[in-house]
Amino acid sequence: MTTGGHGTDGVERRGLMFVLSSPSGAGKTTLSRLLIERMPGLRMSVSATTRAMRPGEVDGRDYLFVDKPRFEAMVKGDELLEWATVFDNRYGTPRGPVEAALSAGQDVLFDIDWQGTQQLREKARADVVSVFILPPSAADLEKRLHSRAQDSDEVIRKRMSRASHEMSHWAEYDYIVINHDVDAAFAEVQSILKAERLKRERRVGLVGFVRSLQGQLQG
Ligand SMILES: Nc1nc2c(ncn2[C@@H]2O[C@H](COP(=O)(O)OP(=O)(O)O)[C@@H](O)[C@H]2O)c(=O)[nH]1
Ligand SMILES: Nc1ncnc2c1ncn2[C@@H]1O[C@H](COP(=O)(O)OP(=O)(O)O)[C@@H](O)[C@H]1O
Repeated sequence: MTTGGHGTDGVERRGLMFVLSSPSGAGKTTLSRLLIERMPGLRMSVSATTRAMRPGEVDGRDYLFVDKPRFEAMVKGDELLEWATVFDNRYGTPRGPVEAALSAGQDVLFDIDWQGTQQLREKARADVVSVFILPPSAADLEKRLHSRAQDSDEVIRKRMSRASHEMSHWAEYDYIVINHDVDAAFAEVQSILKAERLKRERRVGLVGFVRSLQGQLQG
């Protein structure tokens, strides 16, 4: 599904789809923001959602906030690459921006749940790299949900009670990062992305590059 761009070393490679998932509150939004700030060549996929906007969120930056009929129309019109129901709300990935970014040689970062990750994997296994973020403990998870101070106590209780179910999907992911400390977890996630960008299979320009090197040596 990708056509490819150039790596930092000038060798052409296919773009990759970098997925972060975790139980709510484990830190994927924090880590995603750092990745987008600090990793050139990476674009965030902005999901559509029917959930209410939280204080501080911006429409079009954090999510595309849509009503249920609009979401249904996007599903019917095949405008979503994947979609799922989470916490009684619908969430989905608009297809157009992802395909445009990959075609322009960019990598795309997804903050989506395990259901969406499964759907992406079915569509583009070779291009999907998935990371599951775990909290260091249940107490830390609860503290983080409260410290974010953006959800009611009832919503936080719901998110805590779903955490165990969400975590049961950890073994479907390529990498597992435990988010004790933001800087350390960021360094780990960044290392994964850097290494995956160098994978031989997605560096489609290597054959030509090596041939040219050999030509120079024989020259
Ligand atoms: N499948 C899917 N899941 C999504 C999408 N966007 C967000 N999610 C997931 O929906 C869940 C709830 O997200 P949100 O309401 O922002 O709360 P958060 O868990 O605190 O980030 C998280 O697990 C997100 O990863 C999407 O486009 N598709
Ligand atoms: N390693 C960490 N130590 C302490 N607090 C953290 C850590 N990582 C994230 N947080 C805080 O926890 C809260 C939930 O993080 P967030 O990134 O919104 O999680 P998610 O997107 O997975 O729901 C936020 O207030 C965030 O600042």
